[in-house]
Amino acid sequence: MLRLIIADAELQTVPEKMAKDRSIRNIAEKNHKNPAEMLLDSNYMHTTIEKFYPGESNRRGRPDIIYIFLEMAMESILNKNNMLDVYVHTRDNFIIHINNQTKLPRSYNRFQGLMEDLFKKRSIEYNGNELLSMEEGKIIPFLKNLDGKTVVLSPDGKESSLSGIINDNDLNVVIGGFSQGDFISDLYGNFPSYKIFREELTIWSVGMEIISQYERFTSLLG
Ligand SMILES: C[S@@+](CC[C@H](N)C(=O)[O-])C[C@H]1O[C@@H](n2cnc3c(N)ncnc32)[C@H](O)[C@@H]1O
Repeated sequence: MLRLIIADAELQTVPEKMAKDRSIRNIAEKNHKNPAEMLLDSNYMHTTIEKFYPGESNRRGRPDIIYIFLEMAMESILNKNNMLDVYVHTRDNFIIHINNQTKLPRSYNRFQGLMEDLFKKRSIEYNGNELLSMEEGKIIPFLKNLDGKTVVLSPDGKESSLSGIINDNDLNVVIGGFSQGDFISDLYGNFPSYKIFREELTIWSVGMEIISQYERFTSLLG
């Protein structure tokens, strides 16, 4: 089993202190939503994020990158063979598990709605199956509790070939769920970290390379 764990993901609802801001209330009214139940999204809340979190508007509020990563992972051949398990740990220490049978919405708007529902209910079921679940939890104890080898991917890690990292059937690979900055949690102090390419990559292209290498390591694909 390959477990892909997105850590410190910039996935959260609008923080209380921002929810009363006029611009956030306008977006909420237009979309018939409760301001504090909307996902924080820097694509259209950038100025307000900068006002409440100076210097963080390019990092906070990136559900879009999680969406692209999840679309790629859930549709992979590895997942269709029940050999992939995906978790998303958020900056506020929630851990989301995506059941491998989950068919995510194709549209970003519907994905947003699904995540908002998850943050509210902590569980999404369909036909008696739990598709998405969300629990409070910090990433380090969560990772230490998993079976298998755990590695962290980072553009500042030790240079390694993919085959040097993907060499175990029972493997946990951690990818940062942000587009700027570094891990907030102390991952480097607890697990080895590796760089897979000389340049910084997007989380979905890193995820795609890992999945693809694991499919070959396990001879699922030739
Ligand atoms: C866009 S990067 C975040 C950028 C950030 N400056 C950093 O240093 O991690 C998001 C995540 O993708 C993974 N990543 C990106 N480029 C990588 C590379 N060349 N080697 C290994 N992991 C990489 C890491 O897990 C990283 O946390």
